[in-house]
Amino acid sequence: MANVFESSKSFGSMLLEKHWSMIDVYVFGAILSTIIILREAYRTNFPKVANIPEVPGSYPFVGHLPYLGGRQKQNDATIYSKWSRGLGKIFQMKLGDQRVVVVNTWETMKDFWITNNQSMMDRPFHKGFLQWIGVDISGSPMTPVIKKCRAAAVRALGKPLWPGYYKLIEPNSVQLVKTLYEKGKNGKVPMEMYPWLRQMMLDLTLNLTYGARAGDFDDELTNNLLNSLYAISAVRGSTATYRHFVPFLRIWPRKTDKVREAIKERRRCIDILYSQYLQKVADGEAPTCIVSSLGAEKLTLEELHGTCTSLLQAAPDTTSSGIYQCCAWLCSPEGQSYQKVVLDAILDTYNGDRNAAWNMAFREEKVPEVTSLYKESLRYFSTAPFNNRRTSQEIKIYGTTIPKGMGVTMNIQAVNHDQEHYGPDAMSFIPRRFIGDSSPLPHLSFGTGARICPAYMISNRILYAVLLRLILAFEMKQVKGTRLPSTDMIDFSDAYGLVAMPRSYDCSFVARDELWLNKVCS
Ligand code: HEM
Repeated sequence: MANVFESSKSFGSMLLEKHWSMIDVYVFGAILSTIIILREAYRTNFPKVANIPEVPGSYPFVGHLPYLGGRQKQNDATIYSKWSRGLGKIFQMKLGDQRVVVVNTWETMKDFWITNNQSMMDRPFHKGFLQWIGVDISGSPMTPVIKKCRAAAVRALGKPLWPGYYKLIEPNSVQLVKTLYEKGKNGKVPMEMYPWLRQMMLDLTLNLTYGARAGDFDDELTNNLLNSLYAISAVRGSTATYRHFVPFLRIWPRKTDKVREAIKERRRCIDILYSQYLQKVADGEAPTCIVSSLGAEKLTLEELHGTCTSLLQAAPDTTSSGIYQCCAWLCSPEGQSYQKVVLDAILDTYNGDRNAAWNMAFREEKVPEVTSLYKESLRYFSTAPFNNRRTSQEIKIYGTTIPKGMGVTMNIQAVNHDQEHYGPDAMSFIPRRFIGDSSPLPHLSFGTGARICPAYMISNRILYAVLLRLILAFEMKQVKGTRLPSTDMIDFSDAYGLVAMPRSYDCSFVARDELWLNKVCS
């Protein structure tokens, strides 16, 4: 410090020795500050990439952020699609000081995410966020720690362990059906299903992470945990917060920061869950869950909590939103008639044996009409509308070079609706679209490549099973005079982050056969 002070002092005296007046010093200071401010206003972490058009209308300091983050009441993917209509399949933009390339078609997605998979392993680093959140698989570059945690998550979600989860997910889905039937008074009271779906997914994930079961914790803990997860999801990976992209805004620390409070609250809830787990072990129980695999996975306690919280963070809203939007379409006038088609297909597959179909829902995926329905729903309603990555190696492509460390975003919503790939009916909901199509990449809603969603297989199976059970159990109908479902392929959400949370709607759940339903739910 002394040296800096002394050198600035000698610089000042040097100016005075040269007979600079105070005015000269002020003018010099003003010019210097202007240069620094102008440099900061237009600086980006990488220079403009040749041969890729840049979105016009960038603002000093913030770049294109004012158009994004829900500030125009549209999600970023929708804005990217508008820009892409003028600029082509791929363009570049500025998010504060970060330069990011956006790909908007199936072909460009393939060129980056598949051909250059090995160079697309990292995720953008959200300054002013990641240092608070700790180990976070979804939001971090592929460091050795994240690689280990991701591998542990993939194993925990892998098919060999599913039988262990049936005992939990099966009764939870029964509880869901029972609640819709009882609270909805057999269709007389149109019901909002989302909170019950979310509860079901939270229970499953709490069990597979901390071995927790419903009844281990009270409603307050559940609500606090869910609210903190939601507050974190709303900003993680989104362009809503200027501070994450504009360095000079981070000079001033914030007095109150809702996300940091949510991170603290999430940690408090996790500590309670972990101490409950330790108590069970002390009492001689041996819960099968990720936490008990600490030794086998060679994770530190911090890495273990990071793995568990990453799963807890991602699970409740993603799968619930997928099921919820599919039911939005099913209970609309167009979908109502298709429910009968799927019901007949289920009964045909199980030779008319409803019990067999119900009992096997989670254990096998045998009815192509249900498989095609959930795939089309994930494609059409892209509940994860965009996907952020960062290059882990330089990529030479389209006659230019994307440097290592640059952000690359996939406009999942646009790729999922690409007419060149899906044909002229890409913008229509075609529930039979994937019958007979066993492509490993039916859509991009789980991403693809090295950072593909580690839960994509189990999520598909949960979607399949819950939809099959709902269709066996109920006729689902929208009801005039209540909140109707939003079935537009783009405009179905008022949340503009990484997960497009569907708008609430009410649905009437009328039992197809009350006697049978009471029996399977008893
Ligand atoms: C329908 C349900 C779901 C959808 C649409 C979905 C979508 C996605 C997408 C788009 C990504 C980014 C993939 C990429 O970069 O290529 C992702 C990553 C991730 N998902 Fe999911 N997800 C779902 C369910 C779940 C569930 C149930 C869990 C946890 C049990 C989960 C855990 C994760 C994690 C930990 C990552 C980060 C992976 C990484 O960065 O390496 N997801 N998901």
